[in-house]
Amino acid sequence: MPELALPRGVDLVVADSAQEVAGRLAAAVASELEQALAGRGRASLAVSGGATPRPFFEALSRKALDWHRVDVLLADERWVDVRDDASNTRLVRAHLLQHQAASANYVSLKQSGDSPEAGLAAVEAALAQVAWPLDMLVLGMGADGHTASLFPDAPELPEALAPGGGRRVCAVHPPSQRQARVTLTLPVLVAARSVALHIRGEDKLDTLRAACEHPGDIASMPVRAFLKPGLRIFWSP
Ligand SMILES: O=C1O[C@H](COP(=O)(O)O)[C@@H](O)[C@H](O)[C@H]1O
Repeated sequence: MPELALPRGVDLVVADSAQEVAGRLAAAVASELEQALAGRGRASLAVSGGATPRPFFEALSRKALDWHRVDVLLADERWVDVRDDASNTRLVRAHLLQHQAASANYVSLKQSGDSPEAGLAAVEAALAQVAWPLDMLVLGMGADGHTASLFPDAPELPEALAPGGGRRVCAVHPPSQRQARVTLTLPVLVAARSVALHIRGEDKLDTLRAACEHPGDIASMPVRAFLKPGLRIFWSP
């Protein structure tokens, strides 16, 4: 078990392999979605992109659920063509929206427009069909402590973190990143009924340790906003 001083009420699930942790996360997510479907007849799931989630998507896609009643969306997206290798939509379509999950209602954060600002109204409109608040949110985390596309160096970060703005998405242009992005805003993300953080590797544990050290400074490491009771962290080496 890695040495980590996590805040009270935050659970850490550790497995020996990425495959095993993916299976455990998929089981936890399927259970949350099942409960939501039983409770309100629809369910909503926001997932993250990047390199980590692929085996989790594969495992979740085989879970028997009433997927046609599940809204699936991303917590953040790069403003690139959906055929581009960097597209999170491409990743979700290839690895999650298949097998049992092929009938899920995918709501894309990438709409037409040359920039995220140009497409933002269309993204907000698409998001109106999602069953809010999110039933399940699966976040990733970067080495800089970003989660979703809440990047510490994004000039638009204050806007994306602001409580009570009523906006679900925000366009961001972090200088550290090659592509402009759209991200769900912090108020929408923290309102999720259940939140998991899926991370892999020793470097991510170091980032998590740094995040736990000064929990109040969210702008420096936005992942800190989620280090609170109820969070489940899924980690493998
Ligand atoms: O750019 C992104 O990075 C983070 C972490 O990605 P990983 O490749 O280190 O797993 C991800 O959570 C976020 O959704 C994505 O857009």
